[in-house]
Amino acid sequence: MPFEFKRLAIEGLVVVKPHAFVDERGFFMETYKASAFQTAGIHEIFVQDNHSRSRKNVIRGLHLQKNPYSQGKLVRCVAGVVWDVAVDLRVGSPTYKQWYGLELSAENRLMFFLPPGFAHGFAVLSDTAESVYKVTAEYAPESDGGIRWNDPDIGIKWPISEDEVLISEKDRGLPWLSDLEEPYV
Ligand SMILES: Cc1cn([C@H]2C[C@H](O)[C@@H](COP(=O)(O)OP(=O)(O)O[C@H]3O[C@@H](C)C(=O)[C@@H](O)[C@H]3O)O2)c(=O)[nH]c1=O
Repeated sequence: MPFEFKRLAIEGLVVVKPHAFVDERGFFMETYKASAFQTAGIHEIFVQDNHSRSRKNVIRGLHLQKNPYSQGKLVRCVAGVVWDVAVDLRVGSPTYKQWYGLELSAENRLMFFLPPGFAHGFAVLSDTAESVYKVTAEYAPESDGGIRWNDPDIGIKWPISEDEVLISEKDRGLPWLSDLEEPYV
């Protein structure tokens, strides 16, 4: 099997470990294969690929697009180390507001799948890091949204202290969950 799929307690979240063929040249691995993901119950179709580089202590997030442009994401880190997090914002979900975070790195080669309805973010733990991810809906700026990274209502335990965090102006101004007039998804 080219991939191991580990389903998490928050329904829909999956940690994917690709099989790397290592030899004296380096390694080769498949990072996505429709048939294997279908067999594992991940039926989403990916329509856009993204790549970002960030400095140490950057936090990007928490982001999600509103329905009907809500995005599932398959995230990995191809350089450095990030701590990646998904927050369940699916109204009516038994795990609503719960979050799960894990380290993704060029070393561990893990991938994190989050279905539509989750807010996503990550913190950069290495000097620089590059994240690459596939998404199931194209970028729709008018549907772009998010929640403040340190929303106490969610209570994410970020591995970076608050005074060191580098964050965009846009992300600093994202709303608190309790201020939303209507849910994103
Ligand atoms: C996300 C995105 C941004 N852009 C543009 C808009 C803007 O000018 C510039 C930077 O955008 P942002 O500041 O929103 O980039 P960034 O903060 O990296 O946004 C990303 O964060 C992570 C956590 C996610 O989960 C992604 O879905 C995405 O929201 O890139 C696109 O053209 N296409 C895209 O798909």
